[in-house]
Amino acid sequence: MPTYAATSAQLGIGPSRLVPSLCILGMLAVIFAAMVTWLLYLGDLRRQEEELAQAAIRAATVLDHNLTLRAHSLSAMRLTAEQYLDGHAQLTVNPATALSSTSGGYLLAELSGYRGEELGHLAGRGAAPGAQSAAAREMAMALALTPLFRTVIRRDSDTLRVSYISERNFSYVLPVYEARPPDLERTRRYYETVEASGQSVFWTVPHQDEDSRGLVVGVGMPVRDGGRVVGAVVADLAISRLIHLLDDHDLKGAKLLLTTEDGIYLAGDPSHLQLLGGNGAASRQVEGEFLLLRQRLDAAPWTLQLVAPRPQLRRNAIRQALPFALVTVLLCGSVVLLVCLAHMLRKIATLSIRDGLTGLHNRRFFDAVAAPALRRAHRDAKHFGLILFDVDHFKRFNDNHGHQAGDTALSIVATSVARRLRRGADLAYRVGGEEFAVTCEATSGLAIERLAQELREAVAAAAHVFPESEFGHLTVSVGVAIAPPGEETDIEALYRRADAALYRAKANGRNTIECCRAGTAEA
Ligand SMILES: Nc1nc2c(ncn2[C@@H]2O[C@H](COP(=O)(O)OP(=O)(O)OP(=O)(O)O)[C@@H](O)[C@H]2O)c(=O)[nH]1
Repeated sequence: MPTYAATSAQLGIGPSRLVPSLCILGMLAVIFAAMVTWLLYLGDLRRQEEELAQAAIRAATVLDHNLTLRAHSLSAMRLTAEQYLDGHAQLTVNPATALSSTSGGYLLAELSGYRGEELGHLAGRGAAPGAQSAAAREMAMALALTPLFRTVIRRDSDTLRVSYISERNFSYVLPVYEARPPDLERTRRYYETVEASGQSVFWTVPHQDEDSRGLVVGVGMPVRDGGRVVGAVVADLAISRLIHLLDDHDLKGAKLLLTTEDGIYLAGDPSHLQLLGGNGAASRQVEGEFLLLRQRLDAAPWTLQLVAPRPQLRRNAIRQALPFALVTVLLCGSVVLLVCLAHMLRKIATLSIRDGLTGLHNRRFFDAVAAPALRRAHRDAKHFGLILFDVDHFKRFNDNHGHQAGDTALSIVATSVARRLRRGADLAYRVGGEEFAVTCEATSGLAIERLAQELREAVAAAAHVFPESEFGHLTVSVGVAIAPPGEETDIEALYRRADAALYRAKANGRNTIECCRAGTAEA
């Protein structure tokens, strides 16, 4: 037995499949947004790492450049010193004549022709050298370096002091800001470094400055006299000041550290000292929650290390990816909403032309399409039929079986009628409570009458039990009005004729059809 649901499905207005479709669409959109966001996030992490690596290279280049300038200054001093030593430059003073004895050594006293504060600190151990000695000649050479020493100190704020240290147990230091004489022990150590390195530029092990200006490293260059190393010019650099050269570099929140090649701390943010490795080569590695980038310097045996907190990088990446994720979600949400809206509009449009109980077209749709359909049939020289049918004794059916059963009966009538209509131009409507209509076109009036008869029989064949009816089952009475080609009539007149025919069918005993042909008087 067909039911209302079967009829609705047949007519294409069954229960909506939209909700699961929208859920799947929404899920796909969320998965898509999540995947793209994840890819963007990973891409941005990678980009940040690359930028940090580039920043490390740039910072190392800046330091290298500055340290190379220091080495050039040393070269100028060394050349000047060697010119004096090999006699190409004139010695103008003899400092040995102005040495005053101290315990275990000597100091440079006031030297005529020089104002004391312009001179450096000349001091040595052992007996003061004689005025004509090789040591006095070397001391004079050291004094001759004073203008160069002063230039370097004034130019490079990270250069704390410049000195000449000699194999002959003396040193000459500028500027003279220390109350004490030069540390001859350190002088000795410097000199040993020179001898040990045998290179043109040497770097000392970092040490604490006596005046607490932080870690100091000495960069020096040996001075030769006739090919033999006799001493070295040395500049003491305050490493913490050196690293300030990098202050304006955009390091994206990463901390900068300067270490020796062995990973010994020199300068920079000391909060992550435990991460420092000894590998001096350029490298990139992850240490727990930190990304560590190492870049070896060319000009000094040091390594620049960049320590970037990975949570910070992740936060940056999320900040980059989030707007896209939001836009994607918004776009996907908008698409889902639009689909939803389109479906609802379609449904509203369907509801506005369909009868909610039977799924047939409603009276409004009949009023909209019946007249144009009649005109079209007239134009195409076809017969146009309007078939009205009304359920017999329906009040009795309702009274005996209840309103709900009455509704089911109406659905059965609608299903029977809809199934019988096969041509697209033939349309069925529920035009009143228990009244139905069919509009159709045919090449003859007889074909329309036959269709009306078949519709009546289709309802009867459904044999929906109705004991109180004289037929024992549900039946309909049918009134037919036919407008043959060429007849000028309108839909209202045709309706009245069909209605009159239906009235006659009722009067003739029901479960029958009556036809009102063209020109027949209206009842
Ligand atoms: N269950 C149900 N009943 C309806 C609906 N629309 C109209 N009816 C009922 O249909 C009945 C029509 O009764 P009548 O117009 O007196 O006609 P009838 O009882 O069918 O008698 P005849 O048409 O002369 O055979 C009324 O009782 C209406 O309440 C509906 O949508 N559902």
